[in-house]
Amino acid sequence: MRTAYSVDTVRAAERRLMARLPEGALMQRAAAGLAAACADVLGRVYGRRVVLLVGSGDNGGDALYAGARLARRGAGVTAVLLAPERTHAGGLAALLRAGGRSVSPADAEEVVRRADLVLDGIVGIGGRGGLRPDAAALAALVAASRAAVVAVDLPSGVEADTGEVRGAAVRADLTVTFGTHKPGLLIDPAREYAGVVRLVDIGLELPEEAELEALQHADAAALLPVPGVESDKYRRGVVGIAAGSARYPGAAVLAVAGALRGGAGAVRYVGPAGEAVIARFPETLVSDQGPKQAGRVQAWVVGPGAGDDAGTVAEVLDADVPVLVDADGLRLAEVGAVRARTAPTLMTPHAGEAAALLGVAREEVEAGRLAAVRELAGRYRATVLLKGSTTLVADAGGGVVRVNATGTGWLATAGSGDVLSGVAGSLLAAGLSALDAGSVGAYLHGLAGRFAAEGAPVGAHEVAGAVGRAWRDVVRR
Ligand SMILES: NC(=O)C1=CN([C@@H]2O[C@H](COP(=O)(O)OP(=O)(O)OC[C@H]3O[C@@H](n4cnc5c(N)ncnc54)[C@H](O)[C@@H]3O)[C@@H](O)[C@H]2O)[C@@H](O)CC1
Ligand SMILES: [K+]
Repeated sequence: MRTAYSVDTVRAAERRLMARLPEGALMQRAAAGLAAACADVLGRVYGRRVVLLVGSGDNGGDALYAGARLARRGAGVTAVLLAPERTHAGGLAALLRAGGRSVSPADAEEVVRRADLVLDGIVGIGGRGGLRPDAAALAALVAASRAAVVAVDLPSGVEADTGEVRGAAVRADLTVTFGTHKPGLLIDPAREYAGVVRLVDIGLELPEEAELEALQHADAAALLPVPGVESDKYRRGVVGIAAGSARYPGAAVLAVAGALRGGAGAVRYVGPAGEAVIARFPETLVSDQGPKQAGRVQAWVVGPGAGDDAGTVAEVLDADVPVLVDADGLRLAEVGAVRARTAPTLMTPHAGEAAALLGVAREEVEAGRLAAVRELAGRYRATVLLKGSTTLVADAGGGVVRVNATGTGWLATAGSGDVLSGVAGSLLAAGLSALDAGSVGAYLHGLAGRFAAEGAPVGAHEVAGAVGRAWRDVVRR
């Protein structure tokens, strides 16, 4: 599991550790890891031109000590001091002793233009709000330079706890972060600014529960339902798909396509697209009755292509089994009906749908994804999966939020969400919690998208077809 902790938690862990260590030991650990990462980027250190952008806090201190290490190995190191009188004194002295030099921001343009590597030590976890104008001007110079850019702890200008980016921020090729990932490094838009993220262990002892966690292959493999010798199709779980309409039969077919690959033992379909479903997937149990008459299921998926069929949505929400609500179903679901449910509910909006539910602009959701997913989960008292380049899954009661980054931009294609609803609904029927079903579903779906696309446009039915390959990839490694 990859985990991320908030700034408050990191600071508390740092305080506990610093109390036991000699003064400055933590910063030396950070600087050593940072210098090693920079040396890897440079390939050869001797004779290379390194520029440090140094703010007035400890983030600048890290940059200065790392710069001193690179200077001792023969790099030409120049520090641009944003606030000379408030620069980390020990770090600056170390750099000067090692043969480095410092300049004022007025000279920044000239030195950045000639740099092979720029270290962004403007601001780290102490940053508040968008970059101040003098710092923003440095970020603009970095954007115009051809140098490799390494961010210290975080790209300056991104919000560590939320992944928001308010105004100018440094775009890095590599971010070297200390002790733990910060939430912003895993959530867009900030994640995009971070480039590749390298974690340097500085010995922090962190609490059991993180703010954010990202499944890795082994975590997903441990959660995937595997049939035992005693299993039959009913014990593996039956997932009901109440989707599609005369106008949108394809949504039903795609949701069923996902559900057949998501681990349930059988897929039951109710709705007006039965013929289309059975023609494509003869193994589906098709019913022309409403959800209540359709026979027992262990979980429902409702909403993909539902059009205006509020009655079916209400009927499904009334069922005493886990329910996944997607697409049109999100609009049609009464808040009160969702809140009143006792079995788990998993809602799966994309940013536009989430914005409509929250009554805000889509941009607001995209800029503050973590806040949006938590807010929705609280309002509906449901688990919410907010789709996007970094998909977030949050439970209503607070607690850890899951983030998934297996996806690819090629998944932004019509019908892709219908497939995800089928996969995740199937996992719900197989007995996973809403948080697990949502995050494992997103994990498989993202991976399937990559496999199906292989760098080219892809149709949603092909993504469904690649879920099996994603599953095998997850369990084999
Ligand atoms: N505390 C520790 O034990 C360790 C801290 N480390 C480093 O220390 C950093 C945190 O240091 P600090 O707490 O001094 O904070 P920072 O250095 O991250 O930032 C604080 C400084 O940035 C300025 N600033 C804040 N918001 C700004 C904005 N929007 N625009 C421009 N300037 C802004 C403030 O005036 C302040 O001087 C970490 O990110 C990490 O790089 C590492 O050395 C590891 C150990
Ligand atoms: K930084």
